[in-house]
Amino acid sequence: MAAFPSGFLWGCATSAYQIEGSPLADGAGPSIWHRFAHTPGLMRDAETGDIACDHYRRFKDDVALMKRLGMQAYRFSVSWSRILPDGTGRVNQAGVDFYSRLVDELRANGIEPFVTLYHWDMPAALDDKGGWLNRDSAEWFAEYASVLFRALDGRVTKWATLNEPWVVTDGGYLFGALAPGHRNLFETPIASRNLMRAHGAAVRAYRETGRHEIGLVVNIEPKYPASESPEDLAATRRATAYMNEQYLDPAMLGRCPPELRDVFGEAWTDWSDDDLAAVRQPIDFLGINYYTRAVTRDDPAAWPVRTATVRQDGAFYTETGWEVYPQGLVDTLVWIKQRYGDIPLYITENGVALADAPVENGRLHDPQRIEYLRQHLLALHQAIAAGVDVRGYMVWSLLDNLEWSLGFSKRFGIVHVDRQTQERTLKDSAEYYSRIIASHGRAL
Ligand SMILES: OC[C@@H]1[C@@H](O)[C@H](O)[C@@H](O)c2[nH]c(CCc3ccccc3)c[n+]21
Repeated sequence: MAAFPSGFLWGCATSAYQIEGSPLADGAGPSIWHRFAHTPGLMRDAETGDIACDHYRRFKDDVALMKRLGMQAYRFSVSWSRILPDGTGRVNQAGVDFYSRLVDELRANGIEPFVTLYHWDMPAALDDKGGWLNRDSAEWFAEYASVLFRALDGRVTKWATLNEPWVVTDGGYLFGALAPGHRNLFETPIASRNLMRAHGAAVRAYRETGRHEIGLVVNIEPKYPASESPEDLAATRRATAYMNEQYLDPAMLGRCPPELRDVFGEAWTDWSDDDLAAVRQPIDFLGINYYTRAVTRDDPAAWPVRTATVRQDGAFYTETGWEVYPQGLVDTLVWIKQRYGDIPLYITENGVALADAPVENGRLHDPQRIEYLRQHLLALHQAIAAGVDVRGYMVWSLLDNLEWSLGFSKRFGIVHVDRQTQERTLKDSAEYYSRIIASHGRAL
């Protein structure tokens, strides 16, 4: 296997609410996920992030674990309500200090911090003011981002504004499976627009003082028509516009996909030229989260996109019900370059939830996760060989963690976490990934 480009960044990814625990420690305010998780009936097994992986207290041990694995970068998110308990205004210095210590610990161990400003956990105090439905959310977010830029920029050199605006709106405002749990077609495009306005406002704020790189992280799920029928081709266009183009087109091209008017119907309002200009801020990279593809057919009853994903005979499906399809990563990266140009890319998430074997004698054998990683890294190498400018790869995830409303039932970690003892145990996939990093991809 030829090596990956020199300077290629090998790392792992997590997010604050999924691993930290201690949600209200040291002056932190509640987030919408703290509120959602403590609302009866919304979380599988009534799980919450109150403890999660106890990373808030164990972060030095977890950094030592990353060092042992040879991680070169660590993508994590900052909990907004630790920094600004009320969402705006008063800064909670103890919250800033936690992330400052984490950044210093990473850098002392030769691991580059890669900070996501927003991984879904808006301060509850701002949700009380309308959250992403309030146009002021762009200014709230820029204020929060600026506090972090002042505190950490220079020690942090790679910033991402948002993690997956599609999931925030589809999960949080349309279908209600995620915080803040709304089910409202009319709210969904409003939240989408304000999320992207917030992205633009934070990028503009960064350009005033920032000296390094800032980008956007999106989930991309390539859509393949189930047949060549006009209905399935149109459905595939709608699905592509709704999930894959809805956020990248404004951010990168300064326009919205026309199919969204069809998807949202009377709930759609065109973006103003001012909003389009405010969102289209030059960025230094795109983060791509890739997990699976969707073979797509027309389904008139499947409100509001009117599409369905067709199960593929003979394919392998993960514990989250996603088809394993590494070719989709190649196709996605080539598509990104073709549609948006040669912007540097990072794979900011890729991984798999499996019905893992139990820990035995300090080991956990997960050959299927090794095979998933191997196949997707081969696909990644193929895309790079095809000329796509991919600069790094972050496996999702370092630790088994809180899979949002699915609780701890889905284990994505390359490191097992014992829910009772918090003991970390390397899975075979962690050893495998460590060898990949050490060999610069040659051991694939
Ligand atoms: O589900 C695994 C991870 C989450 O734990 C992360 O917090 C989140 O960033 C994240 N995003 C995705 C991709 C979302 C997605 C996949 C397939 C289809 C639709 C959406 C998978 N994951």
